[in-house]
Amino acid sequence: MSLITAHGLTKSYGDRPVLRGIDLDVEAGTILGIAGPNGAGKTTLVECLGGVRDRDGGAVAVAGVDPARPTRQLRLDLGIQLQQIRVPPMLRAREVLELFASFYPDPLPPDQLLEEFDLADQAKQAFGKLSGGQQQRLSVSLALVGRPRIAILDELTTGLDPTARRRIWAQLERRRAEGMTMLLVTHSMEEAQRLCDRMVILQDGRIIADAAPQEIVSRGGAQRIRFQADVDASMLGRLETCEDVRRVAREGGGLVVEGGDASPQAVLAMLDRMGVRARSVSVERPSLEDAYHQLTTGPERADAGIPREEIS
Ligand SMILES: Nc1ncnc2c1ncn2[C@@H]1O[C@H](COP(=O)(O)OP(=O)(O)OP(=O)(O)O)[C@@H](O)[C@H]1O
Repeated sequence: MSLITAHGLTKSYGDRPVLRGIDLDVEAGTILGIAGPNGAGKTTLVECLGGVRDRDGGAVAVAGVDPARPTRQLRLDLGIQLQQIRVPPMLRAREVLELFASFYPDPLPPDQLLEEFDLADQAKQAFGKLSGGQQQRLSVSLALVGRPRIAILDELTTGLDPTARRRIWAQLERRRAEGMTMLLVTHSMEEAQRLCDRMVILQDGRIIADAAPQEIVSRGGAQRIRFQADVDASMLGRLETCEDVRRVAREGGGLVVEGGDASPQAVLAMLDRMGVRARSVSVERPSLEDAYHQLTTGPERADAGIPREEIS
């Protein structure tokens, strides 16, 4: 069942288009990662989906309701953590949680959240005196205090130390197991790989990839096969024709072949057919970060020709 849908969602600031027709369909229980370069429109997108920013055009439904005209039920269903949190600086951490908890009929106990987000020692600390990372953790817990069905989390682990990040990931994994749907704006490919069932990559206000992280790696990132071998120019040409091979080059006294999932086997089979003995063969698997980089900066950018269907 789709819990969040957007069709042709557009938004401009003045005469600057920032969302240029976003189509999105998010099934209940999904953790959807939203990545993309700075200024791509990620925050604007989740703000429009969360109903905290008006869109210009298109249709949006969250749990069947247009977030631009939210019902009380939608307010209860949605938990939102945005990059900037505005809280009176003198309120103590527990008081902030108690205040937010008072908005909901069945909130989580503030002390449970303080514990889960490693803030128990800061319960009596004024919000303004919490460190950046502590404020960040508190803002994530505020998004979850009402037991929302849907959480929108914008760069939830930016600025957190590695242990705090893992702690937050574990909390989100627990909530995913309970069926929570999440939109996660993130610059961390490690985070996306670990948490997200699906990712969209936004660039210049358009979705340029929409697939499971592993699928994005397979389609966007190149595997690199490195080896030493005595090959002439015509053999190089034959390697270039192998299945899934994108590039063959001489590098550092050896050869490097870049390509998709099928390329290592195809290249090794071709070397065998040509009677070439390859030495020191290694295959480097691409990471999600490689694939992201390739998709957003490489020649395969959508606006340079890759149709979206090919990568989604
Ligand atoms: N309130 C606003 N008024 C005018 N322009 C804005 C406003 N908010 C964002 N923008 C502009 O819209 C574009 C998209 O911003 P947005 O914050 O949605 O991007 P983002 O992908 O979340 O970026 P980042 O990764 O840096 O957080 C940027 O060029 C930004 O300067």
